[in-house]
Amino acid sequence: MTGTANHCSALCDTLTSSTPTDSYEPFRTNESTLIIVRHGESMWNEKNLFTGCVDVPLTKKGVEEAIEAGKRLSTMPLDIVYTSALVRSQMTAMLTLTQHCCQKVPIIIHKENEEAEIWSQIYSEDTKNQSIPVVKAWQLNERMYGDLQGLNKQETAEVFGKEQVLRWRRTYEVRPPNGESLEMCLQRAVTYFKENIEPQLMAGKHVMVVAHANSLRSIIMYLDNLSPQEVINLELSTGVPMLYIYKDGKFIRRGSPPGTKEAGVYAYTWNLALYKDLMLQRMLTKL
Ligand SMILES: O=C(O)[C@H](O)COP(=O)(O)O
Repeated sequence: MTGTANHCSALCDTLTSSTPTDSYEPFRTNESTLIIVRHGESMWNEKNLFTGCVDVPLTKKGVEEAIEAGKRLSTMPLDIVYTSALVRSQMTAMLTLTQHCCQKVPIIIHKENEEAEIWSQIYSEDTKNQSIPVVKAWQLNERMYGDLQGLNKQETAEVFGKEQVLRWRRTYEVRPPNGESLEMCLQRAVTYFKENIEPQLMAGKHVMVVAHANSLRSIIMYLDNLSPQEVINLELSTGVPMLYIYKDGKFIRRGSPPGTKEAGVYAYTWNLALYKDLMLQRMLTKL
């Protein structure tokens, strides 16, 4: 590992480790970061097909989007990652983490059954400390689009009418034929978030959630306290990270970290700005 990577890794460890002795005390506040990312473009996004819970991979563009997202997030503190059970979100998470300054190894946690858990054990504390756990959760899957899955969205609008398709795609309570409404998706996704992810943030852990357009729309409804009317207009781009700060039990939306090629408007908190500057300084002095 090069000098810079060593430094970065050590710095990142102290910032995201739970040891009270880490020497970057300013960062150990009651402030946790929550990063939310919709997966990069999938092969059915490219074909404009209703995807839902059909398990399709990223396109080449989706891979590039995931890597660009990683560059935007490379100096953000990170302790644990959550994805859905679908490969497009897992591919996005793994590719994003290839760009992280800590260069820790993302490891997908297997607890499907007792044997899977035993067979995937790591028997080195040092190696464990050099990894970031990635938790798969089907509850974060895309909303199930029922009889629309595999149909072309444009053709479906020509058959059923634009308004009807918009109601299926964007309203809170309307179900697509034999599919999930956003409300039904919210029930599973937000329940999982509250029971599994929010406790991590409360414990001071920095979390990234990589999921899907509608499962994330439902989570953002919760984070931003949006009404069923307001959520209609909520659209998420593929591969663009959004940052929230979790502090005193509240979520504060902070915008999207700027891309490597754009200034962008991004309201770093004082701690995050310090963290970023310090990591960049250390990296530059070691080049
Ligand atoms: O499942 C899909 O088709 C997309 O991921 C999201 O589709 P939507 O933007 O039509 O809800």
